[in-house]
Amino acid sequence: MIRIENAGHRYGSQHWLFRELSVTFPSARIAAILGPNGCGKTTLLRAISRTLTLKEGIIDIDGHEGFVPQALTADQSYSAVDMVLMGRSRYLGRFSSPGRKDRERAYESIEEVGLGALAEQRYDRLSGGQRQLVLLARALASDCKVLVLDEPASALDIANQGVVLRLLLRLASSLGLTVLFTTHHPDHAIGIADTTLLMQRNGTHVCGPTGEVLTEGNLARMYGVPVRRVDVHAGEETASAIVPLHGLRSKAPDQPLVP
Ligand SMILES: Nc1ncnc2c1ncn2[C@@H]1O[C@H](COP(=O)(O)OP(=O)(O)OP(=O)(O)O)[C@@H](O)[C@H]1O
Repeated sequence: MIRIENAGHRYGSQHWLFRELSVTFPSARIAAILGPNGCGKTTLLRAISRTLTLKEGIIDIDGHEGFVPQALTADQSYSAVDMVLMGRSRYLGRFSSPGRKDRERAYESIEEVGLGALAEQRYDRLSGGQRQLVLLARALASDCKVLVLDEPASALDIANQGVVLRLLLRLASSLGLTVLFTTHHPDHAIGIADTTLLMQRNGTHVCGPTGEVLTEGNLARMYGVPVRRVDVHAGEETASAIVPLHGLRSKAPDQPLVP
């Protein structure tokens, strides 16, 4: 569970990015955060992962948290699996090195994200998407209870986007992890998130069940671009896509978001 109460933040004396933000993301469920560039999504995640102190409010998390940043540079001596092993650091004593169990867990995690064959490659020579998967494996290796990911699919091709979305689903439903991710892909939130938080550039927000929050109207108002939701049925299942009508742009009305 992640409980955010009356959260507010601004950098220095700049405008408040968000204020009076109170939401609870329940345990063993998936939640998504969407919002335009610069509205404060990463700032909120940094507060949740304790790398930033909010100007206002409190954040409570039940259980050890794993944070997956969008990108991370590393010393050229590190291999992919060395990076994943860093996820085990909380299990090591101050002067001890990773043991057999830590290594096994690191290799298992890198296999889970489909990169087993690249485990010994230099991390700084991997592609942007491959590094993103390594950072996810690093969080998995930490055996966290709460997994927080900043745009985990931003550098991934559509096949690997599917790998990550299915993995997140499995982590929540089979292992009971609480998963929270930011995304610019409304389809990803519709596909796997139980709850969605929409953050606006003017500091307001809406949070609720994904199907009720990610409506064509809310998305059009939030981005200022008309959109259509297209549902594709395949047997028992439905895949949804949000199609922005860029070519047919008409200024969307500036109305408050409603769930
Ligand atoms: N350390 C900082 N000092 C000053 N301003 C900052 C700092 N970090 C972020 N900002 C500003 O705060 C705003 C929100 O940034 P943030 O990275 O949280 O947005 P975001 O919603 O994650 O954006 P994006 O979708 O583009 O990743 C931006 O205008 C950014 O320039």
